[in-house]
Amino acid sequence: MGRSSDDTLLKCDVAVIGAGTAGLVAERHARKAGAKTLLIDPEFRGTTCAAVGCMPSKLLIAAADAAHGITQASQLGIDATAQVDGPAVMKRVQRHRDRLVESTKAQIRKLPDGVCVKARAKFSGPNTLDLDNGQRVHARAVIIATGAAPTVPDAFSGLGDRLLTNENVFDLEELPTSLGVVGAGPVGLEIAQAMSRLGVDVTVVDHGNSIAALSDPAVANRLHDILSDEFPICLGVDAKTVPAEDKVKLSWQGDSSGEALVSHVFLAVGRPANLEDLNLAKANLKLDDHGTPVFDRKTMQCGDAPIFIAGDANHDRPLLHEAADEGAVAGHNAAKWPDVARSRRKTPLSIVFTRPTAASVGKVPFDAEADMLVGSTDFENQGRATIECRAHGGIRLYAEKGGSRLSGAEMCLPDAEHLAHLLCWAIESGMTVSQLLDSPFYHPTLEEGLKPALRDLCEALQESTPWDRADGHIPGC
Ligand SMILES: Cc1cc2nc3c(=O)[nH]c(=O)nc-3n(C[C@H](O)[C@H](O)[C@H](O)COP(=O)(O)OP(=O)(O)OC[C@H]3O[C@@H](n4cnc5c(N)ncnc54)[C@H](O)[C@@H]3O)c2cc1C
Ligand SMILES: NC(=O)c1ccc[n+]([C@@H]2O[C@H](COP(=O)([O-])OP(=O)(O)OC[C@H]3O[C@@H](n4cnc5c(N)ncnc54)[C@H](O)[C@@H]3O)[C@@H](O)[C@H]2O)c1
Repeated sequence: MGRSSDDTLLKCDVAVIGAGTAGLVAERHARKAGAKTLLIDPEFRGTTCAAVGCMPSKLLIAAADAAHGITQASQLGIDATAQVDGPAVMKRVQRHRDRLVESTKAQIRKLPDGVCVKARAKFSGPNTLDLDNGQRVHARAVIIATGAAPTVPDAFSGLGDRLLTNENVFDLEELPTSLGVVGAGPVGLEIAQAMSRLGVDVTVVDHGNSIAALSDPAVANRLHDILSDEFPICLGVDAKTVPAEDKVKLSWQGDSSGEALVSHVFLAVGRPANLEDLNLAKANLKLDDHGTPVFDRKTMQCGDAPIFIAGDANHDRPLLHEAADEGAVAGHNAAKWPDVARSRRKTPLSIVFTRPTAASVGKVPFDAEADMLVGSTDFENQGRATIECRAHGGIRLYAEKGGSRLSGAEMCLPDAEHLAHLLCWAIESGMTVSQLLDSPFYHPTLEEGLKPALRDLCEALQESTPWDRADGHIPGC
């Protein structure tokens, strides 16, 4: 690391702002490409994913799955009652979360001396940063990897510790008695269903008309119907919260109206990128309508500046695997700047861990029938799902008109994460719909449930199915 005669000035090849998943990967790749690096973060808290995101939410869902399994057991002739010990559930969430956070922090401690700088950074020029500890940084290239944070509109402030977001919900010592969830996106729905299955009285409200960030209304409506059997989800409504003694009154108006007295409100109305405090004006970058630097998705470079942006900070695909890949590309290219390389972006894949699980793969149209050819099937009678008392949901497959390859899929069905991966890999390898249909399917599996949708799409594409394969319902299945 270069230190100038001015002790407050740090010099490096690549300065990375933010030590989350994208930033940590970016720093590693920049160093691997030969750069002297600085990694700047005010907290080094061990990533959003481990501390307040993917992992603690899945820990809560794991407990909810266990409780739900017991309540469903009577359908299989097993007599059992679920006794949820809220404090024990939360202690387990926290124990495993803390272990994950600690292992990330241990990796950070192993970074070479002088790489980590504990401070908040903002631009003072395209190559210079001011840090809130009084130091300044001069870098050949800068990577913005500042992530995103939950927004709290004014209308919901003033609730004190009755207001929860993903930043504090996993720190609760006990489960709430009742929960109003504002926002039916991935964050809101995962928490809503987990809490509901753990015995919390949950009400969800959203001002939009879709849920779980699904694009195809047919899939979103299906998921809405299924989840509404477990807890109310009021869409197309404006929500208000007012403190009411030791509770909160949540009221909503619009496509429906109502109110609920809840012990806590969980706010999940979106996670804007952490860009506001970066003084981007000094970086001379072109910004889009949302104030995000315009960048190239294949190089992560912002215009032709020596500045790169990765992870939730660019709000493009705010998912963990994308943050990691974008970090790698940004790190490599920042080190090699101005000699930047173009990467191949992967097929989009997103999974929301509700039950049934929702997933989107590849190109998913907003208006399916108008834009693309569709093949669909539902899972209400799917063999394996029925055996296991979880026959819910359905799948829609998409192909370009005049094409033969699978382009995308959207679904809500049991364990959709696995089918979503298979379909994503099929799209990546350019498989046609009939090649997929002609692949082996074991019996009795959830994968078999895909066959009617593939057949349906083959018909829409006017592709004949192979003569030497069973052409539909297999007797006995
Ligand atoms: C509840 C929840 C559940 C999720 N579940 C999933 C899931 O199941 N699967 C999935 O793929 N994705 C999931 N996500 C999304 C996933 O967590 C994010 O996409 C990912 O963690 C983003 O990583 P990042 O590196 O961009 O940001 P972060 O990990 O948030 O890192 C950003 C860093 O920048 C630092 N920073 C901010 N401003 C400055 C500044 N001015 N100077 C210096 N440092 C700064 C912050 O301190 C932070 O350390 C979930 C998110 C949430 C909230
Ligand atoms: N399983 C996963 O992979 C997973 C899980 C959680 C989060 N994430 C990531 O985090 C990102 C953020 O998720 P999110 O759910 O916080 O945001 P989101 O933007 O996806 O959803 C926010 C929801 O809140 C609603 N909303 C906005 N303002 C509102 C208001 N004032 N009143 C009522 N409703 C309002 C919107 O209509 C929308 O449905 C996602 O895009 C996803 O990439 C992923």
